[in-house]
Amino acid sequence: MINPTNLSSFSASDELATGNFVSRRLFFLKHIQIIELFIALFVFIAIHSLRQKKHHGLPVWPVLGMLPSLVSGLRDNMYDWMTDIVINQNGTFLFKGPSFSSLNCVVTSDPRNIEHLLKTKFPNFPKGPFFRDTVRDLLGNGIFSADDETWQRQRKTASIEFHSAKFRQLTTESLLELVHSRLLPVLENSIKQSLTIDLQDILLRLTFDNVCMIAFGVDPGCLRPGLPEIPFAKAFEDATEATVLRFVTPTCIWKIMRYFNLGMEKKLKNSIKEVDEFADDVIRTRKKELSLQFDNNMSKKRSDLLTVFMGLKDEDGHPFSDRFLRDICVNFILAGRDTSSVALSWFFWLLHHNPMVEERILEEICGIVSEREEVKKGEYQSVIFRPEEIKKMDYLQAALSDALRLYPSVPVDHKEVVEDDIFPDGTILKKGTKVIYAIYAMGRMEGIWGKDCREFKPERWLRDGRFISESAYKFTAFNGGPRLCLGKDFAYYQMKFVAASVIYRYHVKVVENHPVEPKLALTMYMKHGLKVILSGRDESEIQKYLKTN
Ligand code: HEM
Repeated sequence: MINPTNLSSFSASDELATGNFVSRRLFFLKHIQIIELFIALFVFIAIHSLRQKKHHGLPVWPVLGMLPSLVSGLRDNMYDWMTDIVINQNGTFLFKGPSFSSLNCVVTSDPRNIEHLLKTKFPNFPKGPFFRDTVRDLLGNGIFSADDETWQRQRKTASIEFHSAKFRQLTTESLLELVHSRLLPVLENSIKQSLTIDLQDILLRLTFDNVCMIAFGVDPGCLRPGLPEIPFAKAFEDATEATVLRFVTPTCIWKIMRYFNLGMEKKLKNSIKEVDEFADDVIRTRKKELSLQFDNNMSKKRSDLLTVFMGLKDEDGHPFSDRFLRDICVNFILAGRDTSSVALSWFFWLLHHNPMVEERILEEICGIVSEREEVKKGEYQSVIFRPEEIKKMDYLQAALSDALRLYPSVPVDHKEVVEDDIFPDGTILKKGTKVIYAIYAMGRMEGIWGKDCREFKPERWLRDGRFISESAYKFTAFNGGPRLCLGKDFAYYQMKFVAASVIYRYHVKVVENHPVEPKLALTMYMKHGLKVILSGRDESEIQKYLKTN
């Protein structure tokens, strides 16, 4: 028998359960609708964003802009990623960063636009306040970051100095000393001990020592036997790395970090302090030395940049401040410390894959030295190349230029628009726009270099066996216009001298399966260095080419 109380209680709970079930269903349905709505919205946004790819080169997402594509591009070779986009967009595209960032910019690899910004409308495209603000702590008012009169004054003085006979003598003598008393012994030692070496690291040490001799007139000794860690060199490297990080960090964040002395900003502050202490010490010592020279009327004068700028006055007739002298030297070290060494690293890597080019370089070198008396007598090893011999090495210069075309030491560079402008290709530029010129991409564009643009082919630089240079707006590795690299001639001399001295004596073989890819930095380093094994060149190889001449 059914108890009515039970019945009523049964139906009450049943009702409650049914009610719960219905409200749960409603609740669920509501959520399903919301989820469906979100999915539909997402699909709509995704389709809309992806459709923008056709027009803008990359999908444009709400709020994030093109950031997701940039992040995925950063995972692989960022420069190849950028190359594909500019090629698809006929040379120029507008990168839309997230709405909360300062990443919006125009990216171009069109030589007409490059000429417009580097030469025709040069005053309208300075480095700009964003760049200066980001690098100020390390570079101060030095040539690399300055614009207008501050830049012009340094450029003029340094340019006169770079073209003076005394300076040329300093650069050639210091390089000769470094190559013959440091580089070649280090390489020879690696053969004796059957060592694998990181050629990029060794070349970086060489050019750091060299540029410090040119800028400060002091030798830090990075390439001394045992390859010691030099605190100043380490501090300089840390300071540049931390400064580069600022470019990919929102400005307000790194400024807060700097204020509270946190993370990378703490590292930057400490390393700049060490760089400054080194610079202060050199400046103080040099001042003493110069005053002693003046007292003793000594005739032997130094010709490094620091000494030259110490002898000059500013526009008010006062000697330059110690801070300004420090800025000048630090900027030159930055400009010349790693550009030639990374170029040489890519060059040796390309040679490893193109033995025919190496043969032709060797043939050229042997042809040039075969006129020497000691070579005629069979003394090959003692050859020290003379400046006039280096000058004659056209094929080597062509090979280095083609390496720089494919792997420019400065893969991308940047400017800021002062007044509204229009590029020759029709791109509209608003005041304050950042412009990135993609130098790496330019070397890989069929429209600029022809169908074989991705091949390493020194012959493209030769006419009747002589090296012919290209327009700076087509081959932009050394920049162009009024801000053309000041060290270009010296860099070629340096690279040719080092390459010839090594190739004449050694085979350079890259270690099997050594991964080679560019690192994301201001300069195009090899991310994992360049691990190589050297072996001495057989005399018969030299003989072969000497006999034919
Ligand atoms: C393969 C070697 C080199 C390459 C590819 C190279 C490339 C460049 C590039 C692209 C710039 C323009 C940078 C910019 O304005 O953002 C530049 C500027 C400069 N380079 Fe070089 N460089 C090399 C070697 C050197 C060396 C060895 C020195 C000095 C010892 C040097 C001194 C300078 C200076 C002083 C500037 C600034 C010029 C100015 O703003 O007026 N460079 N270089």
